[in-house]
Amino acid sequence: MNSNSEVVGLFRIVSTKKGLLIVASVFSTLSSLLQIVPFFAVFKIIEELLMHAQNAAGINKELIIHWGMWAFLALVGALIALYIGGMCSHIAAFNILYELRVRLSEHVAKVPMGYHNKTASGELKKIIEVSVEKIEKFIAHQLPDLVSAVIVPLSLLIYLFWLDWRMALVLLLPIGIGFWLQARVFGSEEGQKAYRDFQYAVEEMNATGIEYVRGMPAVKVFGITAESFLTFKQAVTRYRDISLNITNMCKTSYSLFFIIISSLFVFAVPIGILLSSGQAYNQSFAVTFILILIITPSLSAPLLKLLYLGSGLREIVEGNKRIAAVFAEEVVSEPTVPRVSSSYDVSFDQVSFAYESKDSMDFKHVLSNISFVARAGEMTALVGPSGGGKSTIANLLLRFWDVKEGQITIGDVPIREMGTERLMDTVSFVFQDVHLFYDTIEENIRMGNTAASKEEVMKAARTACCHEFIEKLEYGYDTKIDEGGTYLSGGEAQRIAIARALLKNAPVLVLDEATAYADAENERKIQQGLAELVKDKTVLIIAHRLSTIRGAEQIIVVNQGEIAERGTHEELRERNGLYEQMWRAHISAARWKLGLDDQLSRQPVAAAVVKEDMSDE
Ligand SMILES: Nc1ncnc2c1ncn2[C@@H]1O[C@H](COP(=O)(O)OP(=O)(O)OP(=O)(O)O)[C@@H](O)[C@H]1O
Repeated sequence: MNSNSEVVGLFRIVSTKKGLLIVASVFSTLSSLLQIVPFFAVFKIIEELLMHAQNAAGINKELIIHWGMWAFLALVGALIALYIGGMCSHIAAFNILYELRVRLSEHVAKVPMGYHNKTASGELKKIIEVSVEKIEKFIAHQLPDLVSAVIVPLSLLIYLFWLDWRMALVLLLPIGIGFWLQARVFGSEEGQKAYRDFQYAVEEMNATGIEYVRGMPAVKVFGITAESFLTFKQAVTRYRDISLNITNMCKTSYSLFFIIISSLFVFAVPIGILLSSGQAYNQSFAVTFILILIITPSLSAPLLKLLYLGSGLREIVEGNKRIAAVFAEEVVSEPTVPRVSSSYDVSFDQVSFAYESKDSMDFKHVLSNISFVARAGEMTALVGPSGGGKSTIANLLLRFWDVKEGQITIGDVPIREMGTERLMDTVSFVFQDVHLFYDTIEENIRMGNTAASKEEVMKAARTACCHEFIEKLEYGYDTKIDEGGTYLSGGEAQRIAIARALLKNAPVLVLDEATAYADAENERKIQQGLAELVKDKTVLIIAHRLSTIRGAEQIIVVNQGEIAERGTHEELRERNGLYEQMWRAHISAARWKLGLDDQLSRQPVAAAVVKEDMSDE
């Protein structure tokens, strides 16, 4: 995408509030023009004083009061016009900002997870917050200013040509030189690249800054060797170097531009003297000369503003490029007529899958020929070594990524043909990394079913074994959860997420390490609750703790992206394969954790749990 199409894209966004923006620009220009009127009034007063320099008694006092009144009225008018223009541009800007943010957020929620894989969350946050905010600044402040900064000097120049074309030509020359100096830097390939680098450096600093704050525990433990600290430090250094490089590149042209444009009257003085010398005293030229000297500062001000507006425009063109890139990301395809499934067996048929790498140049093969059926009313467990592909299987069921080989169906309907909304209604998911929203505990649970009553919320909480601890909190169900649930333990947050999923009561339930943080007693209770609830549901459960899934109707062992074994707990143990190895490792880890050999008699409760685990060892 070239910078022209970005400017076009920007103006397309802006054009949705065309009417308001035209009114804003007209009033902003009117305000700037009215601000020149007092200079003209002063000139008229000086002219009157000069005409009667030898005879003060002849001065027309009424004329002086008349122009004084005009100056005053023009200033009041300028203020009113500025107010109206500002109001219109702000109303337009905040409406555009709102629409843009909503459209961006909706779009981001529809793109496949692969996009989020490639894009750091800090980068996306910067686009949604900073780049969009810059558009507000541009529309509310810079666009009306830009229009007036072009129209006012143009009008003044036309007026100057009308007053005295020779003087006007002389003033045009330094203006031309000043802009040529600027264009030489910012129009050059090198200048544009420097500016692009600067934008990327800001973005990188933002993204790594967020990672740095998130990775604070690692930074504290590993100090300056922590990865997030080093990358953030490098990003800050890069930002400094690029900023210094840009400052270096612009310093001469910027200083010259500033000096030339702010001292336009310096160019007017010698030519004025030259034109008046050698002639008999020409009062009319002298008066014009004074008027030109009075007007030139009004010419300089908007021209200087143009420089500042130019850099603002460059910034938002870059920001707009990023917004356009987000909109250009393809969303998950939706069927024209979503199909409805009447049964809820989940089946994977010859599914293979590879993650795209960050630069989209490479693929990481994760799953090969995965086929299984998870039947409704049964619990199907996915187990296997870490990194084997269990979570990927679960994520594919939610269409976080679309599979390119093989097919996933619910009932007899391929998930692609269900439509995202229906799919999300059909599947409940408890993720490995629980995310709670900045809201009350009650509302966090209710997200599973917004129509649920408080009693239903509490029932789900009881089943997920979180009712008790919620009741103990000072504000109970009204407790606000801080960002990311930081005031809850991992286990507590996870149980709230389970309650949310239970409340949703969808026919397919996926639990990815959902009870990983729960202690033995709570896990047992959650299991009991789930057993009751999942009777008629298709349950897909991923667990490291094998005791959790021992009762599953089907256990699928996933290893290195393939199904290594499948069967019930008993069948798999009999096979004496990978599952049996994992089971033995699980038991000995439990022994080791509890010091079973020498502490059995002193740990009656814990020992009972492990004993049960090992009952068929
Ligand atoms: N978003 C991703 N982008 C790229 N690669 C990924 C992504 N998620 C997982 N992987 C890779 O895919 C492979 C399978 O990961 P997955 O999380 O599915 O395994 P798992 O069996 O669930 O592991 P664990 O039990 O440790 O959670 C791993 O090698 C992992 O590095």
